[in-house]
Amino acid sequence: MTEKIQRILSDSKGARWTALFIVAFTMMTGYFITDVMSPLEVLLDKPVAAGGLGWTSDDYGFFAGSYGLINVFLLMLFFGGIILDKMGIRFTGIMACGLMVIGVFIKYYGVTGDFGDSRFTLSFVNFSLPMSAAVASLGFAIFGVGCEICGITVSKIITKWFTGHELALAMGIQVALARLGTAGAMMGALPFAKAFGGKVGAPVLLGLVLLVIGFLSFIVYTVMDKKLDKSVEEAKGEKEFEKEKETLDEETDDDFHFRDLKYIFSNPGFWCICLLCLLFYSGVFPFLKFATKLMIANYGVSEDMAGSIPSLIPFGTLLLTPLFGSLYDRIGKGATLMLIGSAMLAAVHFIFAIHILPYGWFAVIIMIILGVAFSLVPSAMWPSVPKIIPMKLLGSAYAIIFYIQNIGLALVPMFIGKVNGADPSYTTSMSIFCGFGVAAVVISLLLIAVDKKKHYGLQDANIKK
Ligand SMILES: C[C@H](N)C(=O)N[C@@H](CCCCN)C(=O)O
Repeated sequence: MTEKIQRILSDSKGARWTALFIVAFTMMTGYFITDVMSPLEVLLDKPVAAGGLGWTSDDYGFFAGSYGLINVFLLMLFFGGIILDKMGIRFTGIMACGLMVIGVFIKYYGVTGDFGDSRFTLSFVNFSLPMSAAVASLGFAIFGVGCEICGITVSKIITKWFTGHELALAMGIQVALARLGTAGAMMGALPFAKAFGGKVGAPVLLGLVLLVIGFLSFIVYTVMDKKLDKSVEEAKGEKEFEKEKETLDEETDDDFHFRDLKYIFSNPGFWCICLLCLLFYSGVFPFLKFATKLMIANYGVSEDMAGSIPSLIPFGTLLLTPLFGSLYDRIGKGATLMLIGSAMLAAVHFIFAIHILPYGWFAVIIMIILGVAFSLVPSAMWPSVPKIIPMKLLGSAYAIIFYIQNIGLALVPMFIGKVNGADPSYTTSMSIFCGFGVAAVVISLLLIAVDKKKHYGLQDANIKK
């Protein structure tokens, strides 16, 4: 048995963890860019004459939501999943990294180019943006396609290497490293911009450089991926081994058929996870985009410190996501972890909405609780997908989940930007975020019931003893 187990590369602990850290680094650089502009709203809305870009909160909301625009309206994420299952990990990953780099390049041009007073206007829908916001949004939307496709590719990579091993821990560590990227952006972007004379372009350029390094590290990963496939092929030659590693063998890309997608679409557990993902993430990522200004407006935090408080959310998740992932691996109870996380999300936003204790220290406590919620749900949700969906459809399944999630990531910030313009007290926007939390609780309960009925094993441990 031991002899057989060592026949494929992913059975080597060193190899699979090396693969994980390489691709997690690529994702981390993507996450840095995703949030690098979040703490900069205070610079963006300054008039052009004062060194800002003259964006309104509505313009900023549009920009923040543009991340998901192409993914959602051009169905790019949906196609990305199919490309992943059809063309394989290496091709898709490189394509995704390339898109990210192109997108950030355009975004950088958007925030540094001299556009004067020119505006981008679509008069038939009464839509108008400063040209800088329009160009930056275009770049961010292209980047969003790359980043999301890279996300599903990395999920499939982790499943490929870690199935039957420490799957949830590995996914937890990947997410934790991604959060390090978010935290770095939230904490560092504003001071970095100020160090360069308040120039918004400086942290974006830093992100671009990091992203190129992330791209190079993905290219290094493709070498490992080739080696893993080769070792699987060699092992396949031995009959008795073939059966044992059935799950990994299914990864061969020729096995994907469009007709199999109906297996995904007719799966109730899958739909529960999709909805939960949409609701939960709509209550977190879009909130992060506005949290810095919320700290200044409602908790009296200074401009320089304001980005540090929301950055506690990703920082908190650094340790907790792998911890909860490892708990799920060993003890199970994945669906319960999701329920608890959703309930915490609802409670936190309720507290923000009712404005009690408007002090910085209290905001810190609430952010830490949100950080725990933001560890619980992802650490259990993502490793639960392979329990519901077979490996050969996993790329498409993650893509559909990300697709539905992107509807929230695109529309919620745009909507919240408008809401904050109309109600700067944040009561309305935080009540909306609280509503997402409550709905996530309902879906988590439904998921527990469906799991009981269909025996997906969401409450079971991942590590096979
Ligand atoms: C933004 C992206 N679509 C997303 O949801 N990312 C997740 C991590 C997904 C990892 C799946 N193995 C996140 O929590 O950041």
